[in-house]
Amino acid sequence: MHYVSTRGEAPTLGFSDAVLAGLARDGGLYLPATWPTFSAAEIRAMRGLGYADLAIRILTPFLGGEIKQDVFERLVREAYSTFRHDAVCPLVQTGANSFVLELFHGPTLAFKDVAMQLLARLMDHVLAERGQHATIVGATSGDTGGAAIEAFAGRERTDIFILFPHGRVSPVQQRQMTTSTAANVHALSIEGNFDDCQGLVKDMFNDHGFRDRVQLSGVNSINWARIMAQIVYYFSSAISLGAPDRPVSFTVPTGNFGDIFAGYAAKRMGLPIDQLVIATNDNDILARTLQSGEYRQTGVVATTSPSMDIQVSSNFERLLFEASDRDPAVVRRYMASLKQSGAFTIEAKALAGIRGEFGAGRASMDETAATIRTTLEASGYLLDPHTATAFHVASGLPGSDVPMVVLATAHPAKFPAAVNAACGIEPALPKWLSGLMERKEKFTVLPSEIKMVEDYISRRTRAAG
Ligand SMILES: Cc1ncc(COP(=O)(O)O)c(C=O)c1O
Ligand SMILES: N[C@@H](CCOP(=O)(O)O)C(=O)O
Repeated sequence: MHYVSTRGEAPTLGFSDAVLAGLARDGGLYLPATWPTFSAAEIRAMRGLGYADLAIRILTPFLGGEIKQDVFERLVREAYSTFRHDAVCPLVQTGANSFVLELFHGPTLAFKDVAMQLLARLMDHVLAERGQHATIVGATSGDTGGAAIEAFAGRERTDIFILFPHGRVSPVQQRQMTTSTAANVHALSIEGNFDDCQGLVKDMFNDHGFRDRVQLSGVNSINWARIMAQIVYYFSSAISLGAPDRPVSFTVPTGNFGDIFAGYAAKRMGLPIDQLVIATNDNDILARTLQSGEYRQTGVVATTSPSMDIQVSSNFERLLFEASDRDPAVVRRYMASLKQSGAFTIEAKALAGIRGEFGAGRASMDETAATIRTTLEASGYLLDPHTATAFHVASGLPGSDVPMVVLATAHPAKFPAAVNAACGIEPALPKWLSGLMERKEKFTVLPSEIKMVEDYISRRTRAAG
């Protein structure tokens, strides 16, 4: 198995190098050169497997034999033993034909743990085998940062620097990033929004001198292994609802387009997915793009679902590559136009292809709050604001016999103020996190300036050559 860049001007890599690379050297994102596929009979044979066994079955083809099978199996089992639910990602029925896929039973209460727990172990293994050290950078609107810090804290071979937007994450999210006592963890509060943080991370990758000097790696969903690990829960939930003999639909709260792209990948691999529905908050660039065919950046607005306050949706580039028959020249044209004028128009054939695969809708803050309240009243289920955006969008779709699964991407206790304002209940953190808000914080505030951030990192990483 080899990995190719969406922009076609970076070296083709094997699995381990793609995992360490993060962003490709041409600014593109890595994708498998071909999609591994499973036949209906092979998917049927997955019924009854536990989550870790299913993950091993689905992910092994992506490794291209680069990681010994017994080692990979151990890493997967270790990763999912950190989850506090036996099913790892349980499915909960909330209506006649509607389900919520709970992805928040990991250490930091968000879906990011599903991939990050595995990614940290994979990176550690590859670095140890090579005798290397890496500097990890990540941009976060709140959840990726906490999950990454939890997964990488104390690891000998990595230093991790997480950039989060100053004053724009929830207090729980902030504490999850700023209270680690591990020496290899650095939380940077950037004077800007998430898109600024993500822009800084991409600029660092595109500064090849810096990149090579500090041996830069990334843990955002630009890293293929993040998407790869998220494919598994589409299979686990669809299989438990009757796949491959029955199609299943998914509505996904979306920001950086990583989670829903994993659903698209699952479909390419043979999973019978009927609808894949993008749900956004007021930062609705993706819903607008599907409607108009024009991807146009506007300013980010702060909402009650802050982790989705994103207008530069990284993984959409992976979809553009797919929808353009994997022609990197087309992707390069789109990205050049985006850089120059903040917009590009998707070619008619590609747009038709995207519209054929995806639906899209948005939820305002009022609609999100109302959804939290009415869902609680109707079914006793407490949604977090991100999941509520998807619930709202799913409930507005025409009725169908196909089961609809809404991805529950965060635990409501990560956003107690928004949940309380919506329904009068302030969800408590689980017992094992109960001291979090009293712990001492440690973080550095920096302006959104590449040179200052690079300088800060250069002076602290142990990877500098
Ligand atoms: C709680 C939560 N829900 C949804 C999303 C959107 O996921 P993605 O960026 O993969 O589209 C994020 C982060 O982006 C998140 O943290
Ligand atoms: N919502 C995310 C934003 C970063 O997304 P990623 O999936 O690309 O890491 C967050 O919580 O940080």
